[in-house]
Parts: sequence; structure tokens; C-alpha cells
Amino acid sequence: MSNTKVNPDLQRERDKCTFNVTELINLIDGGVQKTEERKKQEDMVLSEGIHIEDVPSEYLSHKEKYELAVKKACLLFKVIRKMQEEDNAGMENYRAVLGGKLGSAILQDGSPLTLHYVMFIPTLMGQASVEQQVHWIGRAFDLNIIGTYAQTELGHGTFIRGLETTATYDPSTKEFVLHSPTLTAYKWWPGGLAHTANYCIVMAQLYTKGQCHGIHPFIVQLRDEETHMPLKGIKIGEIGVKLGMNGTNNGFLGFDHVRIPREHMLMKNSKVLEDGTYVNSPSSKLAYGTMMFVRVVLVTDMCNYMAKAVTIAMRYSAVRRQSQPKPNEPEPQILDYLTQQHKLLIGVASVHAFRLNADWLWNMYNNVTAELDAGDLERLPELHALSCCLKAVSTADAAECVERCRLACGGHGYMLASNLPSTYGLTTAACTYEGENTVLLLQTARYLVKAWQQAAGGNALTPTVSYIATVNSGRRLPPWENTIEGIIKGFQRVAAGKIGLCVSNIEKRQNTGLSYEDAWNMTSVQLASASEAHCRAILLYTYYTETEKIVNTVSPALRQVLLQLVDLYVVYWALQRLGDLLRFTSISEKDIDELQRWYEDLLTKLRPNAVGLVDAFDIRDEILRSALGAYDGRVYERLMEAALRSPLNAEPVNSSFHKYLKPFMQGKL
Ligand SMILES: CCCCCCCCCCCCCCCCCC(=O)SCCNC(=O)CCNC(=O)[C@H](O)C(C)(C)COP(=O)(O)OP(=O)(O)OC[C@H]1O[C@@H](n2cnc3c(N)ncnc32)[C@H](O)[C@@H]1OP(=O)(O)O
Ligand SMILES: Cc1cc2nc3c(=O)[nH]c(=O)nc-3n(C[C@H](O)[C@H](O)[C@H](O)COP(=O)(O)OP(=O)(O)OC[C@H]3O[C@@H](n4cnc5c(N)ncnc54)[C@H](O)[C@@H]3O)c2cc1C
Repeated sequence: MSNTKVNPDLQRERDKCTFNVTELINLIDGGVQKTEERKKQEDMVLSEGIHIEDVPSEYLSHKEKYELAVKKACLLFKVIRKMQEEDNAGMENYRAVLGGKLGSAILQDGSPLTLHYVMFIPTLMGQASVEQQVHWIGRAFDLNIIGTYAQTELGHGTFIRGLETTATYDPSTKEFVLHSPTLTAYKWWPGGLAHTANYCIVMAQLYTKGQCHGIHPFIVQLRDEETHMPLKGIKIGEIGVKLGMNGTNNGFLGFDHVRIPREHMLMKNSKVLEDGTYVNSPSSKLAYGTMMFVRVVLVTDMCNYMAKAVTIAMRYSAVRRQSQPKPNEPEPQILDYLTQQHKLLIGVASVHAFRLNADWLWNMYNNVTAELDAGDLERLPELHALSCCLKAVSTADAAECVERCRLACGGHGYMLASNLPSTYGLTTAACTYEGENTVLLLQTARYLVKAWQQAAGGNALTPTVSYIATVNSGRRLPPWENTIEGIIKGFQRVAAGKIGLCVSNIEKRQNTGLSYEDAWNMTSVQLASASEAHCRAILLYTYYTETEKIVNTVSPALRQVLLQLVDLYVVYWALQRLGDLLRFTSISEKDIDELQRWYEDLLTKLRPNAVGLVDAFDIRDEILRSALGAYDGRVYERLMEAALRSPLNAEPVNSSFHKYLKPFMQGKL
């Protein structure tokens, strides 16, 4: 990063930073070598010039946007191919190039090929038999074929057992017949489905020998490999314009008795033999494996979006000056307002908190997947419960963080040139896709209710819920401790208290004659809240314990800042959840006063490092793509440059003046 022509306010911020930014960059990347590898990957991608646009893409038509997105996605894949030839790192190259940091810089409005690598290939890897993998994976990796994942239908997204697409086995031809019996059975939403993919994983109700065995994955060819024309019986198109992600080419798909070979059912877990005999999977939930994978990787993705948003807003807040609280003194940088620090520093801490939680979840995912492959399903429910609540809370927090950053930039945050609106479009979509957030919180709640019942029966609990038994062991509430450990225990007590209340309210409702399902529904606002509380307890605990492991390996200056961030995060959430803490712990008014002062003191301590902390996210200007957030802080020049690129500014008088305005003003229209 060059220091030439940097805005003086921003330079002063950098000069007063108390820690070594490069040390933190390396720590976030996972070591000096990893930083070098990342930079090399970025160089490889950016040197292709894929991110450079003659006309800013926001001014293009819907059709042009799609065409540009395809072009960029292909060029990006060309770079991945090159990387593969060099290091053969497989999915790691895909993750690095296409994830929320680099990928979303090139394809700001989403990519029509995302589903190919995020769900099509992972489904082949997780659900196809070895022979099927040999047949399909090479072609998919090399992009000789382009796939997507078609599960959601017009009528059902959440309730996948209710999907209507059928795959009926015909033993006479050894084929499955795929059919959409109703309008609501049409597949609806899959990314890249409309005009990009020529193959597709289809989740359909499997019928054989007259019996339905629930939803299963099938690989289906949609389009001719040469002409790209839809094949016979395939009704396919695009679903239209959305709030954001308009480059993703989401599509619809209907089947009119489309025949596919028996071998196109993915048969790693369950099978249909030639004569139509159905062979059961060890667990029907293994068919949901790809969704779990994506929920896990999304947590990391959300960190990248938050890091981008907070980098933009923080640098802008160091450059922007507004108001005059003290007469005869210059206008302060808006970053000097404590309210602004409150809005932004929690964003920095959240990136670190979710980053460490995402790594921890990713490790657990890999371990449990290896166990599943060895036939051990014991930890699957715990992983499902964790991935659901962490997906829900990380996406909700990320969307909230991006929107807060946008608002923190005042009017200029509303400009697409800030890159905050499209970043919001990408993050808020994640609150819905891959499992709607409330629905996922309620999945975790099922697990928590069971854990509570197990604890009540004196049974041992899995590690991530073991606190339920511990915090309930004493009869009286222990005294409140205004320490980080004390607050985390307080959050565990809140979560356990809420779960306990849910269990007792469900029981009470059942005792009045309600069915379990109705009692569950009547309690579901509390259940979702208990699930969120559990997730908050996990987030705080993991952030704290994982940071404790790291801090002894870094310089004292960095150690101090990392611990301040943990304190900030934990105290922030304590203040956000005072009602819960007052209800379930012995926190007092005096403790709350202390917490508030602690928080304000932390903001003041972190203030001098605010810009250094976002610089340590090390997001290059070409990736940040923001007039407000560039490294040099030339905010006003960049805003004007962006304005001048508006096609409306290409001519001094627009033709509508002569066509409409003038006749209207002269009373002739
Ligand atoms: C290559 C790497 C590159 C990475 C780069 C990073 C970039 C990332 C970028 C990402 C961009 C993504 C683009 C957009 C993608 C969107 C794709 C989609 O939305 S696709 C569409 C996504 N669509 C959705 O997500 C749909 C959401 N809906 C669902 O998932 C399900 O229907 C359901 C879970 C809600 C209910 O299912 P139902 O069958 O009715 O189940 P019941 O309620 O009756 O519970 C029965 C039992 O099953 C249990 N269990 C359940 N699931 C699992 C599991 N996975 N496992 C284990 N267990 C599970 C459950 O706990 C319960 O246990 P118990 O209590 O009885 O013991
Ligand atoms: C940008 C984007 C990309 C997508 N990409 C794909 C894709 O590639 N492939 C694919 O197959 N799908 C895709 N989807 C679909 C997505 O997975 C679904 O939209 C999602 O799972 C939610 O389902 P739904 O739309 O049916 O919502 P609904 O389930 O209808 O949700 C509507 C409301 O009902 C509530 N609700 C529903 N069920 C319950 C319940 N049991 N308890 C309490 N409340 C409930 C929800 O909380 C929500 O408030 C995509 C969606 C989006 C927005």
C-alpha cells in the first residue's frame, strides 16, 4: 500500500496506531506465508483486469448485467484453472477466489457460477458413489459441465419433505421419470439455473415399487452440451429482478416426464437397485449434507462482508468532518463522536469473533464429516444444531452490521459508489437462503429442548450444551461477577434459563390439552429466542477462549488490542441483553453502571487504533470498490469521479427535455 497523497487525517490515524498492522494481517491470514499466498492469489485475479468496467455495471440493463456476470465468472474460473495447474489445492482455490472477499469484488451482484462450486460439486462429493464421482467430478471441476442445486420449489422452500417434484423408477427401462405435477412443484430460485447451467442436482421425491421414500438427489441434464437448448420436457427460465444478487441468474424449472438413467440417482447413501428395490441410507438426513456444508462456510463469508463494510465506514469516518461542538474549534472527524465509535468498533470486534467461531465450526465440520464417512453418526445432531444457529446469527448480525455501516456514512452511504448497498444485498439474502433464519433457530431449539430433558434425567451432555447442566447445579443464583468470564457465565445462565422456561411452558400447554406441536408453536417465539441466546453464549465463549490461546503468541502491543476487542464484544452484548441478564442472573444496577463505563472506556481506548484495525483486514481498493473506503481517503474526489461516470452526465441536455419537459412546461402536453 502506497502512502502517496493519503488524506492527512487518515495518515494521522495510521501514525498513531499502537500495534504493528502487518503482524495482525499475518495473524488473521494464519501466518506470513498464508498472507503471501493470499496476495499472490489476489494479484493473479486482479492482473487479469476482470474488475475493470468501461461502464459501471450498475448502469447496465438486467440482460447486460447477466452477460457481464457470465463473462467475469468465466474469466475468474480461468484464473482458478491456472492456480489449480500450479498448486492443485482444489476447493481451497475456489474458496479463496470466489468467497465473500475477492469474489464479491469482481462480481458485486453475485455470480451465475456460484452454485456450481458451492453446491453442485459439494453434492457430487458428498452424495455420489465412488463410481459416480469418477464419472462426474472431473468434468465438473474442469467446468466442462456447469451445474446448480435445485431444491426449492414455488410452493416449498423450508419444508423440504413437502417438495412435489417426483422421480419415479421404471424398472422396464431402468430409468427414473422426473415430473412436476403442479405449478407449485416448479423448482424456483436455484442460482445459475436460468441460462447458465446445463446440468443440475434435483431434489425429488423418490418413488419405486409404488412407494415414496422421501427426497433424494438426482443429476439431470437440462440443456444440450453444444447448442445449450433446453432438452425435451425441460421448462426453464429466469425468475426476474430481486432486491440484490441480480447477477446470479436464479431460475425456474419444470419437468414433463423427463427420463434419466438409474445411475443418475446419487447413490452414496441410499440406492435403488435395477429391479427397483430401495436400499436405505444410514440416516435420511445425510441427504441434507450439502446444506450443512454451505451453512458452515457462510459463517466465514459473513466475516468478509462485515470486514468490507466496516473498513469503508471507518476510513470514511476518519476523513469526514461534521458539526462544531466547541465554538471556534475545527469541526471534528465524525469518528471522534462516541456514538460513531459505538456503531463501528463493534463491527471490528464482530469480524474477529465470527472469524474465530467460523474456524472452530469448520474444524468441527471436517472432523464430524470424517466420522460420518466411517459410519459414526453420533455427533451429527450437535453439528446440525450448531451450524443452524451460527448460520442464522452470523447472517443476521452481518446484515445488521452492513446496514449500520451504511447509515454511519450518512447520505454518501446511500450511493452505490460506497459499495454498501450491494454488500447489504448480498448479506441480507443470506438470512433467507440456505435455511430461513427463524426456521434454523427453531431447528437448534429442538436440540436444546432434548439436551435439557437429558440433563434433567441426569444424562451426560455433548460439550457445546454441557453448560446447561453446570449452571443449573446450584439452588441459588451465584453472585454476579463483572468480569469477562462472569459475563459469559451470565449468558450461559440466560440460555439455560430460557431453554428451561420453554420446556416448562411446552409442558404446561400440553397439560391444558394442547398437542405437542401446538404447544411447540405457542412457545416458538421463546424457543427462537432461547436458540439465539445459546448461540450468543457459544460465540462469546469461543471468541474468548480462542483469543486466549492466540494472545501469548503475539507482541504485547497487539495482545493488548486483541484483548480489548474481546472485552468490547462481550461487554457490548451484555449491555444489549440487559433485560435477559436482569431476569436470569443476579446482576445489579451498580454492575450495569460499571459495565456501561467499562464499555465507554473501551471505546476510548480502541479509538486511536480504529483505522489500524480495519487496515489489518487488508482489503485492497480493487476489492473494496468503494469511493468512501479507499486506502488513500480521497473520498470527495472519488465521489465526484463516480458521479461523472453516470451516463446521464454524458450530454448536457437529455432528450426528455425536448420530448416531455418543455412541452409540459409550455402547456402543450
Ligand atoms: C467450495 C467452497 C466454496 C466456499 C466459498 C464461500 C462462498 C459461500 C458463498 C455462498 C453463496 C451461496 C449462494 C446461495 C445459495 C443458496 C442455496 C439454497 O438456498 S439451497 C436450498 C436451501 N434450503 C434449505 O436450507 C431448506 C431449509 N429446510 C431444511 O433444512 C429442512 O427442511 C428442515 C431442517 C427445516 C426440516 O427438515 P425435516 O426433514 O422436516 O426435519 P424435521 O424438522 O422433522 O427434523 C427431523 C430431524 O432431522 C434433523 N435434521 C434436519 N436437518 C438436518 C441436517 N442437515 N443434518 C442432520 N440432522 C438434521 C433434525 O434435527 C431433527 O432431529 P430430531 O429433532 O428429530 O432428532
Ligand atoms: C438469493 C436466494 C438464492 C437462493 N438460491 C437457491 C438455490 O440455489 N437453490 C435452491 O434450491 N433454493 C435457493 N433459494 C431458496 C431458499 O433456500 C429458500 O427461499 C429458503 O429456504 C426459505 O424458504 P421459503 O422461501 O419457502 O420461505 P418460507 O418457508 O415460505 O418462509 C416464509 C416465512 O415463514 C416462516 N416459516 C416457514 N416455516 C416455518 C416453521 N416451520 N416454523 C416457523 N416459521 C416458519 C419463515 O420463518 C418465514 O418468516 C434461494 C433464495 C434466495 C433468496
